[in-house]
Amino acid sequence: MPLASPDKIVIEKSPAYFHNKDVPARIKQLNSKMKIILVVRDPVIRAISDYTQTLSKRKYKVLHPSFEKMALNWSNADANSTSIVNSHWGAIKVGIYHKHLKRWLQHFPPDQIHIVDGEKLITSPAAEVNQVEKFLGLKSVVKPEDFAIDPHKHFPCVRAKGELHCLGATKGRKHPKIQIEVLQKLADFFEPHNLEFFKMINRKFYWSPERKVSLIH
Ligand SMILES: Nc1ncnc2c1ncn2[C@@H]1O[C@H](COP(=O)(O)OS(=O)(=O)O)[C@@H](OP(=O)(O)O)[C@H]1O
Repeated sequence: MPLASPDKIVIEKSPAYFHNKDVPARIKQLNSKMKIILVVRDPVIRAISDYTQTLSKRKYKVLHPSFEKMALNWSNADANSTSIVNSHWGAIKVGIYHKHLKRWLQHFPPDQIHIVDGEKLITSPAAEVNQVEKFLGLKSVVKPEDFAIDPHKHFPCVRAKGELHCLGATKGRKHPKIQIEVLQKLADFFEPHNLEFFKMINRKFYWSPERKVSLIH
């Protein structure tokens, strides 16, 4: 972590921290008062985003198995009633949020972990950022008018000094179109895990399959 003066807050982020088994203990060792911010989104969309990112880094994209093949068991990937979700695939495993959060809660008290609904961060960014300001003990300065929607990617961008700052080319990539039966299978797979997660955090996020399908297609 870089050094900072007492009136500054340093934020460090990586999606990999959440699911790496060694990280909570190491962060606690570094600073047991560390405030943790976890951004979660619908795990089905997260898996597709993860796959899209991996694919974008491959040289020979056509040789790469489809999302459907990866998400369902390899030999039986036709979304029929007997094919089951491949819960060993990293893109799926990371989305079982309660399993990872449980580990963090063994090292940090719940009030030291703030959860951001990643879906709401897209639709109502100011409201989500205002909660983060409160969690960090900062004066609330962010307003809805500080954001504008990117007309091409349909994600929020930050308005600062009259200019629009959007996230770079590697964020908001176009996702592949996924068979609706596979989306449904994944939604069914994640449902009990999401419920377990909501119970753990005593909050509920509205990640409905209908919205998911309309967002993806
Ligand atoms: N404002 C805004 N602009 C662009 N993208 C946005 C925004 N808010 C959330 N997102 C979603 O963030 C996804 C990338 O998340 P991360 O930055 O954590 O991923 S990573 O660090 O690259 O692994 C990225 O995933 P993809 O859509 O799959 O690219 C976006 O869906």
